[in-house]
Amino acid sequence: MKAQLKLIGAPSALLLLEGWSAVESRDAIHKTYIFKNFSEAFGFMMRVAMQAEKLDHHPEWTNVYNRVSVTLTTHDAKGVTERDIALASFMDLLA
Ligand SMILES: C[C@H](O)[C@H](O)[C@H]1CNC2=NC(N)=NC(=O)C2=N1
Repeated sequence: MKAQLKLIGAPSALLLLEGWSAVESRDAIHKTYIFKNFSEAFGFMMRVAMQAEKLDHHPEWTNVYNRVSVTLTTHDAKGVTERDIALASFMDLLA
């Protein structure tokens, strides 16, 4: 297993992040971002999508108008890893 794929788990990850919460049904973290309007929300998603491709790490997310709801977990590790923290930090910087 690659070092970067070491399981960290939601409780430890949440100590490093602001505004995220644990998903109840599995080892994953969740956050809802609210923007001024759809353009701001979708612009955020486009920039995150480019970074997700770069990291080869992809969010589970939905968008309704100005709201972007994100769940992060590492499917290959069946839980929260450093990759999720990296992507969450990137999103928090942009938002
Ligand atoms: C084959 C490909 O690299 C893998 O499926 C990547 C793609 N994006 C991914 N995204 C997430 N969130 N978890 C993964 O385990 C994952 N694996």
